[in-house]
Amino acid sequence: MKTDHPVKPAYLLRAAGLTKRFGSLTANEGIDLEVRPGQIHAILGENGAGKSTLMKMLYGVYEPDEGTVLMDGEPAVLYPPSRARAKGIGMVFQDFRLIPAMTVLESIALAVESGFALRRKQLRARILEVSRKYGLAVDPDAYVWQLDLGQRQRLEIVKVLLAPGTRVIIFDEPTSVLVPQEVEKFLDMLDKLRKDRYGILLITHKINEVLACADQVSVLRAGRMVYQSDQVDSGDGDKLISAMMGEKTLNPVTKQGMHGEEREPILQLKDGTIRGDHGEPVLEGVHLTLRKSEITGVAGISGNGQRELAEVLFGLRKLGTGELTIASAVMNDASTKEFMEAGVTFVSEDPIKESVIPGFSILEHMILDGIEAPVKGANIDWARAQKLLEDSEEARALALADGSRRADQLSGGNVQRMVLSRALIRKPDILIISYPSRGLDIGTTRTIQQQLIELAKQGTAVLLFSEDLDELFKLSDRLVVLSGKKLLGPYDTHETDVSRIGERMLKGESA
Ligand SMILES: Nc1ncnc2c1ncn2[C@@H]1O[C@H](COP(=O)(O)OP(=O)(O)OP(=O)(O)O)[C@@H](O)[C@H]1O
Repeated sequence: MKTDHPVKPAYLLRAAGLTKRFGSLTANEGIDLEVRPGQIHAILGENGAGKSTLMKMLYGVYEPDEGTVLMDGEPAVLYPPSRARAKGIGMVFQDFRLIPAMTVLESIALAVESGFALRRKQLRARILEVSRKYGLAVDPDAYVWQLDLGQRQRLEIVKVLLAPGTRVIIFDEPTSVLVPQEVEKFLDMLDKLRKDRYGILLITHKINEVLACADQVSVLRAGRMVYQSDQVDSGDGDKLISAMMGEKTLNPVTKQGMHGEEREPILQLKDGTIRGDHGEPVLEGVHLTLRKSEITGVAGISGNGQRELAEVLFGLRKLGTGELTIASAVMNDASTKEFMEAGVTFVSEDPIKESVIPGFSILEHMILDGIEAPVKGANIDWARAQKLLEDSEEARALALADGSRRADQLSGGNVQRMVLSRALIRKPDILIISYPSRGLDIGTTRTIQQQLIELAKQGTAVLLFSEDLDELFKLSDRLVVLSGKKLLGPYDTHETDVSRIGERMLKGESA
């Protein structure tokens, strides 16, 4: 799939000595980087290493404090983004910046019509052409609110491709929101872009993706460039992991077999119907039992009722019909507050959008979420709260950033660490957790997986939603599958295997 260039192609963009500071923190220091036509340049690094900051300088979101960028042999000023775009740089962000009430066509028109007025009819034709050429299925007349994350991402990519003069495309962790089948299609699309001579910058935490598609790789650690290579070989995985992690080592995830024992049920959903945002049934006849000290994994292609099921189990969505009990108490009409009082904690699939309050520190987020706050007189004792957080095993294991840091200034992976630490510190009776390792680097992924196992050992019933079958098999005692409006299972993890679960995901009960 990769291209061999006997002669190195000329660069599209060459950055030299880029430095960016936020107050006393140096997020990028003296970074050199080249983007070449027809090449995929992967950028690796742990959470907070500075990957997004570097990309945002190249897309003109941040002005570098030092350093230069050359394009077409001349120094190029890329700040603000309108200048970067005018120079042919496009970026597909992690959090899509789309307006829900607009259609796909309107969203694209807004982005590309300024400067050269395309008629709607022409634009529609061009959308369909680009979408066909690169396998980016989008319906121009669908509303943004109707699109799942994969569709929103495709819309963003079409937008970038239709902007006049695009030649460099930056992807910030594009595959973290995609299901496995979509990842394959995404990598095929990257290959087509490469063949059409686009220069690609790809941030990812997935080493196998880098090995599968990258022509060049750069590794950042703590704001500095620690490894660069013009060649990526299939055996380079370990080398890249140690460049990312430095002195640290990658811990294995271990789980002692707990199968065979009947644990005490704590949450039961009987014959439940769960409806979608517009009243349509999403899941029917659902029977689900969560037991103390057990991890129940939920497998399924995204969009099969995962979000709706999780919301019902936390009182964010009303159960249609059926009965939901926690420790024998009927919870059908309970509020979220009552679910929390009953011992349930929920980690949603979109922590940045749903959990971060602009301007608030990590510590304030912890206290607001009900982590017990030490008081001094009538006030919260912030110094002691800070100390408690620093001493918390969970926060330390996940290397949570300093409690005084503003949550809206954290890197994506560090927001995820905050949300996960908060959930673990509570030591809930029941933990409903969606996609815990999304956006986390390899080391932190292993840590959170081990922490979930430890939490279950201490008695918590965990319901784990994940797209990663390996993760589900590694952690779960039982698995259920969401497919064709049904919840199938449970299946004892030791009595089934990846291919049988995969079949059920695709074919439902008939598998
Ligand atoms: N606007 C900002 N203000 C203050 N600090 C910031 C800002 N943006 C980023 N930082 C800090 O700069 C460092 C690098 O963050 P960056 O988002 O570039 O990391 P990253 O490598 O992309 O991480 P992740 O894999 O978690 O997305 C982090 O310590 C982050 O908290």
